[in-house]
Amino acid sequence: MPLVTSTEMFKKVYGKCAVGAFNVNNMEIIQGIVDAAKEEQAPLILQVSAGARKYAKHIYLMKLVEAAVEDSGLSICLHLDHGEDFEICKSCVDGGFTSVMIDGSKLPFAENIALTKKVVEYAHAKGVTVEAELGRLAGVEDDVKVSAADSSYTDPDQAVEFVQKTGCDSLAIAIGTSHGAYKFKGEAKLDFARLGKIASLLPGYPLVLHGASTVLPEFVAKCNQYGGEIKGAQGVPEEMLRKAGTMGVCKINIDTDLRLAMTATIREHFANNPADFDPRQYLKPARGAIKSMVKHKIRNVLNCSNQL
Ligand SMILES: O=C(CO)COP(=O)(O)O
Ligand SMILES: O=C[C@H](O)COP(=O)(O)O
Ligand SMILES: [Zn+2]
Ligand SMILES: [Zn+2]
Repeated sequence: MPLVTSTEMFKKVYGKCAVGAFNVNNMEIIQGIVDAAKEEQAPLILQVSAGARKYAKHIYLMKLVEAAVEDSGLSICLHLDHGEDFEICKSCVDGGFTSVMIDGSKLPFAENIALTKKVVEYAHAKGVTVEAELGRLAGVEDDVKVSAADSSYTDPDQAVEFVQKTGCDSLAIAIGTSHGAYKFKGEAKLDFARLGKIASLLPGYPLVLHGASTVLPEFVAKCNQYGGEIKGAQGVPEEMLRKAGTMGVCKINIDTDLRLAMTATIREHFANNPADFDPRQYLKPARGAIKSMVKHKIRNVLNCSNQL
């Protein structure tokens, strides 16, 4: 079973539920996620950011994901998260990824279209799908910090024009989510009316939600209980993600919840086992925590169990 694109996954789930797109940086993270998806028989997207590629190297992540496909028998889509220019997208297309994101969201509209179109032409010629982004999320993306004032929600009419002119296969939209662990100051709010409008103007077209971690309170509490200092963290409530999955959002991006699950578990392990120094002693429970967290998401939030 080779790596697959996201096309069939999105067709299958459209309007019913969403596929989880999980950020991966090392073997334990990949194994935890893949074990969960296998037990749930769920479609799966593993995504690699530019930072992850720098940290672990393209070839290591690529081979680990190929190994996961072979070992699990699952269909997995390997996706570049937030490609910022043509070159990184080309390098991932040439290097065996089955999907890439070109994130031209900080560019003026016409330039975002031109860049996205160029990536679409290159990727489609090689059978690779392309996600693009229109509108700006607040929060932290790699080293780029977007303030709430500089963020702007996706304009529905522009979204239609953008998709028509670029031919991109899916579109990440800004409706109030943001990257990282600090998404809302007061009450969590997403602009569902805007999402509904975009989905009605682009019927059947896959939309993507970035910054969609719930920032699970149990992991934040555990980090803090065992020496962490994560104050005021807040994510997207699970019921909002469930709702988005029925409204045309086909891909829900999750990174922060993986980071928190892993860190909370390792902090707890060291607090309770201060003499341990074999990495397997703390990476094994960390991998297990990722697995059960991802199973919970697939089953109860993404609702995409048994959607292969
Ligand atoms: O959107 C993301 C990756 O592209 C991750 O979002 P979170 O920070 O909410 O996990
Ligand atoms: O959108 C950002 C993802 O959470 C990836 O984060 P990173 O760029 O630090 O790897
Ligand atoms: Zn972006
Ligand atoms: Zn993102």
